[in-house]
Amino acid sequence: MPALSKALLAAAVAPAAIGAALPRSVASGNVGPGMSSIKTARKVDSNAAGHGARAFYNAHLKFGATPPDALVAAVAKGSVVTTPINSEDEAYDAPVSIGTPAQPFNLDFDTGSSDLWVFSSLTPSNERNGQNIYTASRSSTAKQLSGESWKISYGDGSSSSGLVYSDVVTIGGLTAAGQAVEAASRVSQSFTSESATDGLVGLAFSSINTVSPDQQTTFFDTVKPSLASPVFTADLKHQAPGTYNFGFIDKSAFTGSITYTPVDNSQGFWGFTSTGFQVGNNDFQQESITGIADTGTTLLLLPDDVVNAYYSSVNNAQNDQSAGGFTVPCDTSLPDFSFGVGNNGAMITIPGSLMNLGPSGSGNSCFGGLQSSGTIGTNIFGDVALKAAFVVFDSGSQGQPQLGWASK
Ligand SMILES: O=C(c1ccc(-c2ccco2)nc1O)N(Cc1ccccn1)C1CC1
Repeated sequence: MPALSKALLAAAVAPAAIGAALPRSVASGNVGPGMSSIKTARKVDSNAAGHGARAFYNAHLKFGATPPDALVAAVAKGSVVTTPINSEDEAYDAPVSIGTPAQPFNLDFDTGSSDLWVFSSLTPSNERNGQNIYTASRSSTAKQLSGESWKISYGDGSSSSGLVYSDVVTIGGLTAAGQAVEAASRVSQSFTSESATDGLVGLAFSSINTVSPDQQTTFFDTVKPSLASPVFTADLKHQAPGTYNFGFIDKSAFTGSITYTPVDNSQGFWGFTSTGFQVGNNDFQQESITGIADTGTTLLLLPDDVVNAYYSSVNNAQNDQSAGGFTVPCDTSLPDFSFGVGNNGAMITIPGSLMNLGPSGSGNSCFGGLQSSGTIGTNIFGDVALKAAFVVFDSGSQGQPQLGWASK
């Protein structure tokens, strides 16, 4: 047997044995004097199915072999379209199915938080506004996690809380069995009024999931062992459908190369340090700007010196407290804004047209997409920045989590 296929076979056999979902085995029977029974139950990890296939797939790559089509198909990948909820690209929703039979939802994928929560039959009717609701009793695969609850407060002052179930969650053809589904028994006004959004899919690190007393994993962490590669990508667009992919990098979705930069996940976020910024075609300003990649925040929130440098180049821009921040005349063509990523001089450039978020609600001015991160405690590269890039959220195919940035 040629060495290559032997190596592949070895690679295939081992993980399949390790990863196979062993039957629940629980020691039982009478316990005599001096005897003790130890209950051993290996959790049936229905997401384990992919372990062996992924190891076999990677073994092919490792030895430079082309994985057979059947094997490529066996390693999990997912792809889902995400769409702006309004004309200001305020947030982006994507379709998610939960339960058996499937209950459909439009959820906001949020790399700035780590709870998958949905409006539910527990949400008081006066806190609902047409949202789809999750009804666990109508799902044959729903199991309440007894004694567990969740409660989250977001930086914009919004909040929600409730009870916890495990159920089947499918996103873009990728199924997470036994995913923690957080059913809202209350939501704050801003969630009630956003009728297009039925809840959130948290894609930050599971270390900040709020379920108590037993913290739960994000959808990404649940399916990660079965993915061809432990990554997901965000490709958000201005007033057009974009894509979240899980388990693979679509090389047709970006131009040039992907520049990777290390992630600091000590706070549970996709934290990184940008190398500086550039207003229009002015000189690049070297300045370490530490922040997070947050698909759940609309704006680009950066330090005051950066914000002032940008708007001082815009005639009649003003910091209008009645509008809640910097505004520009709506008919002004705005300069591009670029930020540096990685240590090879790479930059992501946000076209000036995307730096205008439309009428500010005060006079005939328009609200700027770049605002001060002020007292937040972190800089936030939200949708205004992310929609100018193809972003790889890599949880550590190289051990260390990293962010990949490419233009498109
Ligand atoms: O909204 C949040 C946010 C998300 C999740 C959590 C959290 C606490 C516990 C688990 O998750 N806490 C937040 O605050 N932003 C964005 C933001 C926007 C505006 C002002 C402050 N911040 C977090 C990612 C930075």
